[in-house]
Amino acid sequence: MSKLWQARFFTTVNHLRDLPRTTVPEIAFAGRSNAGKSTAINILCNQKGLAFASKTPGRTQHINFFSIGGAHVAMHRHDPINMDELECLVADLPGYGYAEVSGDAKNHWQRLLGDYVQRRDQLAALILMMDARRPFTELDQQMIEWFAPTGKPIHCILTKADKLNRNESINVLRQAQAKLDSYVDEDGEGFPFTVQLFSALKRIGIEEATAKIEELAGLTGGDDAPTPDESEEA
Ligand SMILES: Nc1nc2c(ncn2[C@@H]2O[C@H](COP(=O)(O)OP(=O)(O)OP(=O)(O)O)[C@@H](O)[C@H]2O)c(=O)[nH]1
Ligand SMILES: [Mg+2]
Repeated sequence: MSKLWQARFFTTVNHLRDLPRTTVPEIAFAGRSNAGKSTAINILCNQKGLAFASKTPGRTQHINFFSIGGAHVAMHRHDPINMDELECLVADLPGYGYAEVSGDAKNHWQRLLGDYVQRRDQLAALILMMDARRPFTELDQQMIEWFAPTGKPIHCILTKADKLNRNESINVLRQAQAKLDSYVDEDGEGFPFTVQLFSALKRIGIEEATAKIEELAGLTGGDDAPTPDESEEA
């Protein structure tokens, strides 16, 4: 059982000033609207209705935070989170690139997302979700360019891999890694950028993504069903 399975809804944020005043590492899921961010979060956290997933693009318009740690399995889901035991936050970022979003909303998105990924110290890594059939759109590249100067890792997840055959999958993965390797800093040094294939539908890449996220979030100790001692009030 992954620690990600403990995830619980934490808070929704629509302005940077409302970001949680926590110090634990954060892992943020970014990507185009409809890329499959919310679906992937639900699968990785093994909870159907945790992140809102929808057939209507552009549904996730705020930053939704989920907490890992501080909520024992034995507790009722509405019980408060023990903040001393909070280990990590997972952020579901609003999807970008949705054509029908008005100018004002687009600007709001740009500010919220750009500022968050560039300035949030607690942000440990970005999970960049891209449809495997059309990765690295302009806005995806914008996201990479915003985040690269922080020097922190980006793990790209190529979603909906069920839409590709075996050969296409191999090629897409190879091309994506080459694209990521083409990013270099002023000294010609590469960045800690990785990539994998994923399908919620066919359950491809779930273990790989789980291991990577746990590593990036510093969630060591892995398998952690609470012992009877831990789930009782001391
Ligand atoms: N075929 C296939 N469809 C998927 C997969 N993952 C998600 N989808 C579908 O893609 C659509 C969008 O999924 P969401 O998870 O809501 O996408 P999102 O990135 O959260 O979108 P926003 O909230 O708008 O940013 C839904 O209809 C999902 O059912 C997958 O692995 N394979
Ligand atoms: Mg969503």
